[in-house]
Order: sequence, then structure tokens, then C-alpha cells
Amino acid sequence: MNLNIALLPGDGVGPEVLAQAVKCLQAVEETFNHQFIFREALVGAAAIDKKGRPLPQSTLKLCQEADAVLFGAIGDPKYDNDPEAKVRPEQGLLELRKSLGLFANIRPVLSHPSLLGKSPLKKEIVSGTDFVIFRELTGGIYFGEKKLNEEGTVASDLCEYSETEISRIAHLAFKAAKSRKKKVTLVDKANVLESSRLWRKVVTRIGESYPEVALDFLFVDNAAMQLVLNPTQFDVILTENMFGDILSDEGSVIGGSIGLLASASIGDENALFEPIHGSYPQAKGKNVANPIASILSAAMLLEHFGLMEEAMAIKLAVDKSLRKGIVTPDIKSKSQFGTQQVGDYIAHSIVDIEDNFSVNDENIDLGKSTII
Ligand SMILES: NC(=O)c1ccc[n+]([C@@H]2O[C@H](COP(=O)([O-])OP(=O)(O)OC[C@H]3O[C@@H](n4cnc5c(N)ncnc54)[C@H](O)[C@@H]3O)[C@@H](O)[C@H]2O)c1
Ligand SMILES: CC(C)[C@H](C(=O)O)[C@@H](O)C(=O)O
Ligand SMILES: [Mg+2]
Repeated sequence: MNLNIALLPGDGVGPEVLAQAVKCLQAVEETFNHQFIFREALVGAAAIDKKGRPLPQSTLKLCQEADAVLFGAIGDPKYDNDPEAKVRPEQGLLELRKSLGLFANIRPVLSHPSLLGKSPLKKEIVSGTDFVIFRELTGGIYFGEKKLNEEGTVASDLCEYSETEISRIAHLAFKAAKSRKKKVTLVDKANVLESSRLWRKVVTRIGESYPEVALDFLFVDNAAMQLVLNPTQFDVILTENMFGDILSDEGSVIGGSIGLLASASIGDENALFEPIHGSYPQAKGKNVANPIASILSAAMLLEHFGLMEEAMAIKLAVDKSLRKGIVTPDIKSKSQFGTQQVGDYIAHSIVDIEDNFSVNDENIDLGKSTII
């Protein structure tokens, strides 16, 4: 298959982790005889520094013309620590999501068998966790009207949702549940928020056309607790933009590190793949950031194009690195392996495909499908 992939390394550890994902895609290209063309562009603080804007027009154009986008991370402390900043790296990512129509952000959460002891949660609690968060990505409080009065003393952000915005992601969530454990949990705050009551109404109605899928509801405060008390109860969590952002970082604790969690952002015409973590500025240039979230995002990219065997080769190679302890310090504190060494090991394991498939003979659970 020929694929044009736009690469947006961004800031902090973004370029380092993205480089490992590219290595893995190149290993897939070589092993399975595909042709991937990579083109790179600026985004975030790096783009503000060079072009004065977090999403230059040339970057957006490259993404619109590509088959898919692979995103690193954005964000820089110089903006985080300046509430008066007129322009912010994060605007680049938000504008990109909106412009590409990426309304569904799919974030799988898995407790890997060889990492059970890594979570601060008890093994008995996290063992067998395999759920996926369907986070609405282009609506809600992130995109509602923002106001600050002239004195700078009162501010507001509007949380607005339309039926259309809710129903298009709800359909994706129900379809995913059909090929998984057949359960959708809508997380909202319908006891307080009008927008959440609309979510409940629309999702309940849509649920009726998926009779094989059970639908239940949780208030977000309770969901935050249930996630760490009893994560195996979940299959597909469907939720709005901000709740999904918060719950997915919380969910990463189950797996052992946020450096493991990948995501796919899907729209009707475009798709972008990115780790859920940020630019982790403290680690920039230190070769310590975990590249696995970025590498697994590349696997999700391949799945998106139906390259299931290729995606499986990446997942098996990741699995092998975890089992053999070829991991970054977030997984094993005294590890002598860095971002690049882990990336090299995984990429080499992909090429060494026979070896990978023998690992699979041991019946490792690599998670249920997130493909819709
Ligand atoms: N999608 C994105 O690009 C994205 C996501 C979240 C935050 N951000 C931005 O990133 C900057 C830093 O934000 P933050 O510190 O709140 O979140 P962060 O995700 O960058 O880091 C939080 C903590 O998670 C851990 N971590 C993150 N990535 C890791 C990795 N690859 N390997 C190992 N450990 C990792 C580290 O302990 C780190 O201190 C901010 O500017 C923020 O706006 C961007
Ligand atoms: C950087 C920020 C805009 C972004 C979000 O809140 O969506 C990030 O936290 C994420 O999870 O992708
Ligand atoms: Mg986030």
C-alpha cells in the first residue's frame, strides 16, 4: 500500500518519540513491502518560534493532503506559566482537530500482563483491564465561546453540544462495542449539566438500534472513582471532550505509565494518530521518554488502513520489549535503556517477524479491537 503520512513532531519529547514510531513504520514498510512517504511540518511552540503561529497554513495543507497524520506532542512551559500569553502551542492542536473534523478520539486502555506490578493499583484490581475511551474531540467546553470581561476579573467558557455532534460519535462507540464486550458506558454529569442531559437523551435513543449492546450511565465523579476501584467493569466508555481528557490520563495509571497510551483521532475524511501524553518538557533531549505510546499510535494508523497483520507485528514487538524488560525508566526505574534503544529494539523485532509470531504462540492478550 502507498501511504502519505504527515509527521508533526511538535515540542518537548514529541520529536524523540515520533522518531521511534517512524522507525517502526519503516520496519513495517521493509518487512511487508509497502511504500510510506513521510513529510514533516511544524506545529505548536516550534511553529510559533519559526512562523509566529502554532498551526501554520502550510502545516494544515500538508495534513489535509496526507492520508494520515502522525503527531508527537506540543506544549512549552514558557506558555504554560504565562496566563497572559496571546498565542499558545495547544491552539495548534485544537485548530488542527477542528479543521480536519477529527470528532472522535479513541483511547484504548490495557493492563499488560507483564506490567501488572508496575501500576500503583493492586494487581487483582487492574488484571484483565481492557477498555477503550471514545472521547468527543471537536465540541464541548474546549470550543465554546470564551469570554473575559474588560477588567479581567470574570471569565467564562461555554460548554455546548448539538445532537449531531453527540450522535456521530455515539454510533462509532456502539459499533466498536459490538465487536468487543458489548457494553457502552456513557460518562456525564447529567445531574447538573443540561448538555449532559442531551447526551443521555441522544445516546439512549441511538442505543435502541444496537440491541445487542448494553448501555449504562455513570456520573463523571463516580466514573473517576470506578476507574481505579474496578476498571475491568468497562468496555467502551463514551464521553464528552473534557471528561475524556481527564479520565484517559487517569486510565493510564492502570497500565503503569502514560507513556504507553496511544490514540486515534478520526473524522469523516481525515485521521490523526498521537500519544495521549504531552510534551513532557522535563525529559526533552534526555532520551528517557517512553516511545511506546507513539509506536502504538503508529499501529493504530495501520489498523485504520486495514493493515491488521502489520499493526499486529508492531504490537507483538512492543509486547516483546515489555516482556524482556527493554523499557524506559518510567517502567523500570533503573533501566539502562532510553527512548532510542527501546525504539531500535522494537523496530528490529518487527523486521524479525518469525520471532514475533512465536511470541504470540504464548497467547498474549493484546487487547480487544478498537477498529470501527
Ligand atoms: N497531545 C499533546 O500534545 C498534549 C497532551 C497533554 C499535555 N500537553 C502539553 O504538554 C505540556 C506538559 O504537560 P503535562 O506535564 O501536564 O503533561 P505530560 O503528559 O507532558 O507529562 C505529565 C507526566 O507524565 C509522564 N510522561 C508523559 N509522557 C511520558 C512519556 N512519553 N514517557 C514517560 N513518562 C511520560 C511524566 O511523568 C510527566 O511528568 C503542557 O504544555 C501541556 O499543555 C500536550
Ligand atoms: C494539549 C491539550 C489541548 C490536549 C487536550 O486537552 O485535548 C491534551 O491534553 C490531550 O489529551 O490530547
Ligand atoms: Mg490530555
